[in-house]
Amino acid sequence: MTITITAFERSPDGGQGLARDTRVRWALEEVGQPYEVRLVSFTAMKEPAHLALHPFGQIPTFEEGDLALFETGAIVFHIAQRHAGLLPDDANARARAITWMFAALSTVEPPILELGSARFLESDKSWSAQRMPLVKDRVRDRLTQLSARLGDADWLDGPFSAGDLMMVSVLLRLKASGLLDEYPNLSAYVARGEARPAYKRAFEAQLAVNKPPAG
Ligand SMILES: N[C@@H](CCC(=O)N[C@@H](CSCc1ccc([N+](=O)[O-])cc1)C(=O)NCC(=O)O)C(=O)O
Repeated sequence: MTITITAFERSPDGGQGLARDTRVRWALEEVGQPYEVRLVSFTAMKEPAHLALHPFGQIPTFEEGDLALFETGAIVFHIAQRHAGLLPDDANARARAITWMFAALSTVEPPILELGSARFLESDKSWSAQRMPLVKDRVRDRLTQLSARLGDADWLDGPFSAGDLMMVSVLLRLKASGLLDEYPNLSAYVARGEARPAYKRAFEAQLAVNKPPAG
């Protein structure tokens, strides 16, 4: 059955791959599943047809037959459950890989999202300069712990898994901040993720939609 995901008609990042459809594209490419993309405008995302798919009026969504999903973590987990290539067969290794998916979304990403909000939504506030160091240090706390756990390993727990796909995707949001450069092994980890052919195909596909018009 055809898989259809939704993505921004035009992502605010101009195709840097930071919008969350890139994570789903990447997962589908890793398991070799073809997919269609329905592009939605900011207006359409808040209209009944899309809200029926995504109660919060966001992207991405995932449709396959009469199944409709939202929430990137749930979509990637579903893809990894249904197709080989993103989660180990061994039950304990699989459970650990799923743990890293949750860790990426629930422990590492929140301070990174806070940094995004502080930088793009609060910079004009009188207290912004006072708050920024606190926000950055909360990101550094997690990066320090993650860096220590990763050490010089290629991936977080044995072979590449959906846990790494999610963690690399979360860390990619930090590239512009410079914070990742403070952790050479995490920078190298992210670069390994970006070097994967499946990631490159996912990135190029979303760039083709979003690349600013020439000239
Ligand atoms: N928890 C949900 C969050 C989904 C989400 O945040 N979707 C965003 C796009 S990805 C987040 C995002 C947006 C833009 C950039 N960017 O750099 O331009 C990066 C990431 C969205 O639809 N926003 C529109 C809205 O909420 O009205 C998930 O993981 O799927």
